[in-house]
Amino acid sequence: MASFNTIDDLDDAQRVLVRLDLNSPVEDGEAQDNRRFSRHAETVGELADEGHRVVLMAHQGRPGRDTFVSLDQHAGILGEHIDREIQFVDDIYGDDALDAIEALEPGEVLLLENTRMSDDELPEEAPEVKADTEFVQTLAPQFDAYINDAYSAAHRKHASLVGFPLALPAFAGRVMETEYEANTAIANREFDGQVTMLVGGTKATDVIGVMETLGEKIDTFCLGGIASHLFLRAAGYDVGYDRHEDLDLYDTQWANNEDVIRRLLDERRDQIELPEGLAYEDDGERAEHTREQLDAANHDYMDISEETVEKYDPTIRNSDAVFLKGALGVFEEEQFSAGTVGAVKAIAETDCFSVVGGGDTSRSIEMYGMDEADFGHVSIAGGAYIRALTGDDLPGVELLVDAAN
Ligand SMILES: Nc1ncnc2c1ncn2[C@@H]1O[C@H](COP(=O)(O)OP(=O)(O)O)[C@@H](O)[C@H]1O
Ligand SMILES: O=C(OP(=O)(O)O)[C@H](O)COP(=O)(O)O
Repeated sequence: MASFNTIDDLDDAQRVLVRLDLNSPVEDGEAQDNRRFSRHAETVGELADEGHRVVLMAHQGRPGRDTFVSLDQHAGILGEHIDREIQFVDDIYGDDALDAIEALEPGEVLLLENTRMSDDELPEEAPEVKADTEFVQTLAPQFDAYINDAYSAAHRKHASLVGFPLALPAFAGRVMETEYEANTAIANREFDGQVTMLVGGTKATDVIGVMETLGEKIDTFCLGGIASHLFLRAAGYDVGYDRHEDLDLYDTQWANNEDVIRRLLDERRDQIELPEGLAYEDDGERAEHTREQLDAANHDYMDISEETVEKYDPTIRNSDAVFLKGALGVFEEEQFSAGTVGAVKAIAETDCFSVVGGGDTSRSIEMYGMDEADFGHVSIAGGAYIRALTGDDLPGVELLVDAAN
């Protein structure tokens, strides 16, 4: 088990810069409460109770997406979880942010604006490059310590995650500690029988990128979400193409993953279950197409078909371990929830070890009245947890370990 310093190792009355992952679903412009807030509340509440001056950084969405919004609402939601006011400043490292940081009293908490609104945050670059940005160079001198609590973003080499550990003494928050321990223990565990992974969601690149490595430990991949559309495209079906100019869901991910998808279909075809058909909206009602009927130019496909749900069900129920990363459909809309809810219910009812991961996907448990206790581990991390399953290091974690040595 890697060792890093934690908030137990902090000196008294520090000025601390804390990276959280508050990346949340956004509906009609409103950030939705989810377990990322309740989990990070433990770290933030503890730091404030200890009398540190606490400044929080987090990201929301990706530039160009409708989830790319300000963090002003996040301050209120997090504040309710710790029953304490969280101040917000709509600035990251400009004068307004520096003034607000300077004015903080012991035990007070301030949230900075969405880190991805700074050009220095993205793209992914080496820690040394990120540490040299104006973002890190301006903020770091305002603090005594940097705390990374964002395990679920630790697979990204962004300035707020990999730049600050080179510029400040670096520590792990409570969520970082518990997620790291749980996910590393799971990655090291051997399972005797059938091991199944359900792969869905919108971030196909994160899941397809690790499928080749995971193919050694996973017996069957059941595909849904955007990844399944790209695999169906590779298999010659008419799906997996962008049809909205403003939403790049498919074509870039296709370009980045086509080779791996074709290789997986070639070399691991017997391990991969693809949808028999997909569901779309027709006059407000759910309608379905078989693979042969798919028609990408005229329809958005929002869920796997009922026949696919029935096909995946026995695979799940005959498993000794099941991993879910990414929803199999747009479960937030009831008419497209059959794929995700069918899979999650089958996991809950099966006597198997299970992990449900992802900030969005894990919400399906509460939304559809299931009990978290019926799952082995519900992770607030998606991409980071499946990367951890491969045994690869996460850059954000690696830097905490380096800092401790
Ligand atoms: N066919 C689809 N079309 C559009 N969105 C989809 C589709 N299938 C699943 N999704 C969406 O994927 C989201 C989860 O994606 P992702 O961010 O990759 O996973 P997580 O945040 O759980 O790690 C869900 O909110 C769901 O609405
Ligand atoms: O929500 C996240 O990851 P997840 O969707 O894999 O759980 C993290 O906040 C990372 O966000 P990103 O995938 O936009 O870099």
